[in-house]
Amino acid sequence: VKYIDGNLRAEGKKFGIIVSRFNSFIAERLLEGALDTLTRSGAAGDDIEVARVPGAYEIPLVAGKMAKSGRYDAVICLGVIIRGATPHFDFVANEAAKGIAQVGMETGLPVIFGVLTTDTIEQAIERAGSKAGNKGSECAAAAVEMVDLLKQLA
Ligand SMILES: O=c1[nH]c(NC[C@H](O)[C@H](O)[C@H](O)CO)c([N+](=O)[O-])c(=O)[nH]1
Repeated sequence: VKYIDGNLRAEGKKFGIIVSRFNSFIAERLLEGALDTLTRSGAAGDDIEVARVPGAYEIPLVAGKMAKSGRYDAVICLGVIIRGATPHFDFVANEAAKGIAQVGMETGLPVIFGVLTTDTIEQAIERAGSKAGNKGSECAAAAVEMVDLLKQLA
């Protein structure tokens, strides 16, 4: 059996991060988690760029631009959509998820889905650096791994 596994070393890899401002009290915690994981995995500060967008609905547009720019090895998408507070939760969440997935498929670049879609603020806080971990950190690790895996499959 030949196993192909992506490593978790980020040296020399370039990352684009998109984080939405909506629910920034929580979204910024996801960004902190992602930056912490990338830098501790060896990524250089100069190899990480962060773009902020108004809300999760705008993420796919910017993810597409970043992915097609050729400037990044991976794009990490971070946002927070909370059903209780979102009259049009399903539209925003569905379009964000679909749009982000489409960018990855279209470009062949790792485009990581780090948009929290929760029923309550409590659940979002749990996933942004408290008892359920930090989704931003998890997505950063996924990005590092996917870059190496795809390089091995090239
Ligand atoms: O990222 C979010 N955007 C939200 N809406 C804004 C949306 O992403 C767009 O920015 C807006 O519709 C303008 O296009 C949210 N709510 O509606 O509550 C939300 O919970 N999270």
